[in-house]
Amino acid sequence: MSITAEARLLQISAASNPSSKWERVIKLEQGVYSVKNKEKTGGSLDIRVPKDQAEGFVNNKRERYKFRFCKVFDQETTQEEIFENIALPVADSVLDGYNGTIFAYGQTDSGKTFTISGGPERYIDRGIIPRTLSYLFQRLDQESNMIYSTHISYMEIYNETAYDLLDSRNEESRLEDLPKVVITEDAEQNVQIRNLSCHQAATEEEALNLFFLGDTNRVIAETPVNHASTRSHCIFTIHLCRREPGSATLRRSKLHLVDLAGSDRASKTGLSGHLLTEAKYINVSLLYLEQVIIALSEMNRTHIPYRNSLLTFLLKDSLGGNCMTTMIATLSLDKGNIDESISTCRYAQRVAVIKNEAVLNEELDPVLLIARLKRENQLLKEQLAMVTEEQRDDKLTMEESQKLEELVKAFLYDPDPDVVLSLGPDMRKIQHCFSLLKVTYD
Ligand SMILES: Nc1ncnc2c1ncn2[C@@H]1O[C@H](COP(=O)(O)OP(=O)(O)OP(=O)(O)O)[C@@H](O)[C@H]1O
Repeated sequence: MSITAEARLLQISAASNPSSKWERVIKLEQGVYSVKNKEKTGGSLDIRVPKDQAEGFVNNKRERYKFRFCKVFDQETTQEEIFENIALPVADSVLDGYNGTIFAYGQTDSGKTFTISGGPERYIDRGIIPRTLSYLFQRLDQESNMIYSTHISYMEIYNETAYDLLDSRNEESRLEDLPKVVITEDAEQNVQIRNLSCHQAATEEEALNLFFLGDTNRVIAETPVNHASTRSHCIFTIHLCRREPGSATLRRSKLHLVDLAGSDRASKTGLSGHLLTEAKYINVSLLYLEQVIIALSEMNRTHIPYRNSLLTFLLKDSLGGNCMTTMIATLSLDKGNIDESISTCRYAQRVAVIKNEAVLNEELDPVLLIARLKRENQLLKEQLAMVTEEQRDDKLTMEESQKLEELVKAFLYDPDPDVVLSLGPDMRKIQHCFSLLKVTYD
């Protein structure tokens, strides 16, 4: 189905943090949808079902549906506004060391891919992925005092099987022939992923190239039977690792940007053959996603059924727990889609009630930690020797003096502010180094 000239698109965000500054009331055409955004109460969407509504299976007895969201974006909203309102706060929290997920849910052709990836024709139509990459690299470049690394992975889940969109064999093989991505859990119940490549991207350009490569591979894999964009879930992940120079504390965080399969496929009746199989898989995975979301919103729930589907298993640490999750529900304003729009809104409202306790992902880099402990150990040994050993009074050899010069040079030019000039308990060496430093600074 393609968008006709009169079709209008509307995007709704059911984000968890209503901080919108703008406030406006828009009466949309057809008198069917009206949108209000208020700074204090957030956004609301009114759907009035016309009495003569014949299409779909909307119950005509009820004529008015009102949904509240953190924000509601009408079809005039630019991609930049969507980025600033939805993705930027999540990107900021990822930079602070928290995990983040943004996913787009909605019926086919309602604008999920447009929102997450962007439109193909104009630069201003860039979606959340390229804008977020650009923002993250800009921020990382500004913080030149931080050491960071970024990695990208891109995966597709089709018929409950996951594939690596960045696998280099993608160009020659069909998606179905590639090794399947396997998701398991370790003893601590952390999700482990096999057969998914994770590529380092040192610059925005490198990261964008990986994004384009994944998208191209997705298109190559499409056949008339497997129109992947509509029938698969796509997960673009940015992995970030940051550390201050000299610090042994690493902050690891990741941002999943998820373009879900068209939700209407799940409810279409009269399908047969492979279409029916696909619909069943989509139906089941979106149903499990919903079940997990509902379970997360219930207080005192001890078991969350993440393992029921690949999607929820993969997003285990990205829906509940240690993550900031934002859902964008996209609606198509075509009159015939009112039933789908209502069902999308209901789904989005259930997602909006999740309250996550986001936890900072800090850990110690074992290599740096060992180096630091060795240094401390050496210092302690030297201090001990200083008070227990006898001092020598013979002259330093030529070799010893040269070695000390090298040590002083290395100390002076090391960018690490915590670097230590370790000389041992020998007072002759300490005095010699002071003389060298005096010469350098005279
Ligand atoms: N906000 C928008 N402004 C302009 N064009 C849009 C907008 N949203 C979507 N479109 C256009 O509508 C068409 C369908 O959008 P898109 O492919 O993003 O839908 P989708 O929900 O991802 O569909 P599918 O489930 O098939 O992947 C595309 O041609 C896209 O460029």
